[in-house]
Amino acid sequence: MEIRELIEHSRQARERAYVPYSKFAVGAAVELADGEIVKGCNIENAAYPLCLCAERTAIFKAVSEGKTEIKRIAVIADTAGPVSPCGSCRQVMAEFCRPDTPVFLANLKGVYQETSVGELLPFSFTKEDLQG
Ligand SMILES: O=c1ccn([C@H]2C[C@H](O)[C@@H](CO)O2)c(=O)[nH]1
Ligand SMILES: [Zn+2]
Repeated sequence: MEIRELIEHSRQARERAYVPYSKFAVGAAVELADGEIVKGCNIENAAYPLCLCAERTAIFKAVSEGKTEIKRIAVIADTAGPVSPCGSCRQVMAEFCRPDTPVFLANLKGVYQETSVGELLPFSFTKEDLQG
């Protein structure tokens, strides 16, 4: 799949964002190893700390359906430059992706930047650390 197509899926996912509080809509698209796309948007709550980011919505949707082979991720928002995922989403990406998993950070103007999960969260805490 073309990168632009994956980003377009994230743009479509963003349209479903539930953001009455921040008004900051974000979309994410996870491409699985078999080519399937799992989309996610951010979903807010009157109890603000419960707000869930688009990236985690998409990843949790995939994992909850047994789809754990994540190939690539795209994220989009109406930002000046490429959107930057929050720390919690970086940690969740580190749990379910490899350090070299590509992440495409985009905005609505057509600007995008390719990075990777390892680049977004170097020196991350992982399940290996739990082994002592
Ligand atoms: O990469 C990001 C950054 C922020 N948000 C959401 C969380 C909240 O709903 C709103 C404002 O922080 O944007 C995402 O979904 N992804
Ligand atoms: Zn986040």
